Amino acid sequence: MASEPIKVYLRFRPLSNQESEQNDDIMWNLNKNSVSIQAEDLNLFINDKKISSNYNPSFQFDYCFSWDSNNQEIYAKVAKNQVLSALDGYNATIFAYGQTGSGKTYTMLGKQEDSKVLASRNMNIEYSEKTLEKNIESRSENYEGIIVLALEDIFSVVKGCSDRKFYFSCSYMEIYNEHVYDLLKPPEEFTNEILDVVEGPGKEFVVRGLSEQVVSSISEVLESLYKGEQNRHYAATNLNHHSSRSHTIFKLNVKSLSVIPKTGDCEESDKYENITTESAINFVDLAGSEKIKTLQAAAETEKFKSSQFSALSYKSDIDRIMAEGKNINTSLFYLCQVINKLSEKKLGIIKSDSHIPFRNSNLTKILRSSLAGNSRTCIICTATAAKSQFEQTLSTLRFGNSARSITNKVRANIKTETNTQLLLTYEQDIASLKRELELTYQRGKAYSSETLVIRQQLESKIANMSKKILKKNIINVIRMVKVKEIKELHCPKVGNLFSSNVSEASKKYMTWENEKFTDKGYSVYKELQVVDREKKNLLNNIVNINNSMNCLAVANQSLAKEREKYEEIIEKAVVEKENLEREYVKIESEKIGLEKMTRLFECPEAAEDLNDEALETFECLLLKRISDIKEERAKRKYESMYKVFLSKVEAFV
Ligand SMILES: Nc1ncnc2c1ncn2[C@@H]1O[C@H](COP(=O)(O)OP(=O)(O)OP(=O)(O)O)[C@@H](O)[C@H]1O
Repeated sequence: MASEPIKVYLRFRPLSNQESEQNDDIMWNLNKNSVSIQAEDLNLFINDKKISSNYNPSFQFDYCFSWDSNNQEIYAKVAKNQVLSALDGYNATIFAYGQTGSGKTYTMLGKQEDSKVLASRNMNIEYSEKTLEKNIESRSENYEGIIVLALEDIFSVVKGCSDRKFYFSCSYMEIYNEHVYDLLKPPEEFTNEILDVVEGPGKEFVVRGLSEQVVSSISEVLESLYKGEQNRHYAATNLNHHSSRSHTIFKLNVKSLSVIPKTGDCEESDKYENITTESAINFVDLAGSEKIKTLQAAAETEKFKSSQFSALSYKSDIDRIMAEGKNINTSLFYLCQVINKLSEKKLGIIKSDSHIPFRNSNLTKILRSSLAGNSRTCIICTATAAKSQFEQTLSTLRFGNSARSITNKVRANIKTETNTQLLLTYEQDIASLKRELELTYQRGKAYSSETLVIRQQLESKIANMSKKILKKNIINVIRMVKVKEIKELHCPKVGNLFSSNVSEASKKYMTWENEKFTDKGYSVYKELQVVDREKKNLLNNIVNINNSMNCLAVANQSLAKEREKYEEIIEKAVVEKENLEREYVKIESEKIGLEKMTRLFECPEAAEDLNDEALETFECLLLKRISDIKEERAKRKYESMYKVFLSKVEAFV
C-alpha cells in the first residue's frame, strides 16, 4: 500500500454579472501553486480590521486555476490520471468544495441550464462511437463537466482494450437535510424512502438499499446521471439562482476481467488465471455554504416573493430554505472538522490514535473511505475572487490548505484467481445474494413492487451466475474425461475400466454442445456428474490397491535384507562348527594317546602287545614327554638360580 497525499486544487470562477454590476473587484493574486491577497487590498482589510496587521494570508495548492481556465484544462490536470487509474483497480474520488455559486456544479456537470432542459438535452444524445471520438477531439468547444469528460475518456480507453472485458454499474445519491435519497428512483417514488448509512464488514460505510444500474455504454451512464439530476433538490439563493441544496455522489463502479495462461505445472482445469480488477470512482458535488443572514435576505427579496403563489407557501418556503441552509452548513462544518482533525493528526499536532468524528454526519460517514482509506482523492476548491466574498473565499482556502496535509493509503484492487477459485467466488457471491434476498423477504417487503424489482434483479443475477458455474463445471468434467482418455492410452488396465463411461460421456458432451442449457442439456449434465462420481470411486480403489502394493514391496525388501544377514551368520556358524569339529578330533586323538601312555606307565608290560609302529609312536611320545619335563625342570632351575643371583647382586650393591 502506498501513501498518497490528497491533491487539492483551487479554481476561481469569473466574476458573475451581479458582481460586475456592483463594481466588485478581484482581490486575489494567483500564482501556479499559491494564492495571496493583493497588497493594496491587504492594507484595506487591515485598516478595516477585517484581518489583523500581522496576518498576511497565503495558501498553497497543487495547482491554482484562474478565472479563464475551462473544464477541459481542469479535467486534464486534476482528474484524468485518477479516473484512468480506476481501470487498473484504483478507487478514485473527485470532489468539489466551495461556497454557494462558486462553480462546483459547473465544474462537475458543466454549464447548467434548467435541470429538466439539461436532462432532456443530454438524454437525447446518442453516444455512438463517432460522437465519442468527435467529442474527445473537439473538447474546447463544449461545456461539459468533469463527469462527462471522464466518461468519454473511460469508454474510449475501454473500446481499445481487446484483452480485457469491462463491466460498469452506477449509483447516484443525494444527502438532503441529512437524509440520504436514491436519485435513480423514478421521480414519484424518490422521496418515499430515506436510506440508512450502515457500517460494512470492511469498516466502510455503505448506503443500504441504494440501487445500482448496470450500464455498458456512455449513453447509458449519462441517461442515469440525468435521470438523477431530475430528482435533485435545487433552489434560488442569493448567489445562485439554480443552487444545489444537497450533496450528491455519483458513483461509477468498474470491474474488469482478463484471462491469461498460467505457467508451470497445474491441474487441467486451472490452466488459466483470471485477473479481476474492481474499483469505484466517486464524483462528489457538495452543496454550497451560505451565511444564514444572506439566505434570509435572499428569501425576502421581491424576486423570491414573486416566484411564490400564496402567503402560506411563501412562509413555508422561507422555513424550508432556512432549514436547508442550516443543514448544509452543519454537515459542511462536520466535514471541515474531520479534515482539520485528519490534518492535525498527519502534522503530529494531535496523537496518531486520536478519534476522528466521521460519525457526526452522513456526509462524513460516506466520505470516510475517500478521506482516510483506499482512494486516490482530489478536491477542487471553487471560489470567487470577488472582494465582496472575501470571508467565504478565505474559509474555502483554509479548508483546502488543511486538506493538503492528508494522505491516503492507496492500492490497486486486483485479484488473480484460477478457474476453481473464480467458481468459488461466484458461489460465494450467489450465497451472499441469496442471503440478501432472504433478508429482503424478512423485512416484509417481499410483495411491494420495489422489492419485487430488487428480487427480479437478484434472481437474474443468480440465474446468470448459476449458468456460468454450470458451464464451467461441465467444461471441467469434459476436461477430466479427456485426461482419462489420454491415461487410457498409457494404462490400458485402468482405461478398460473407464472406456465405456468415457465414450458415453463424450457422446453426451456432443449432445450438450448442441443443446446448451435446455432441460435435456441439464439432465445430460446430471448424468455426467454420476459418471464423474463413479470414475472418482474407481480411481480411489486403484489408488488404495496401489498403496497396499507399495506397502508389501517395502516389507518384502526389508525381509530380503534380514535373510541375507541370517545367511551370513549361518555361513560363519558352519565354518566355526567345522573348525570346532577338527579341534575336537585333534583333542580326542591326543586324549587317546595320553590315555594309552598313562596305561603303559602303569603297566609297562602292556608295551609288549604293541606293534612296531605303535611302539615307535609310543617311544617318540615318551621321549618328547621326557624332553618336555627336562626342559621344564631346567627352566625352573635357571629361574631360581637367576633369582639367587639377583638377590646377591642387590645385597652386594
Ligand atoms: N468557471 C466558470 N465559468 C463560467 N461560469 C461559471 C463558472 N463557474 C460557475 N459559473 C456560473 O456561476 C453560476 C453558479 O455556478 P454553480 O451552480 O456551478 O455553483 P455551485 O458552487 O454549484 O453553487 P451551489 O452550491 O449553490 O449549487 C452558474 O450560473 C455557472 O454557470
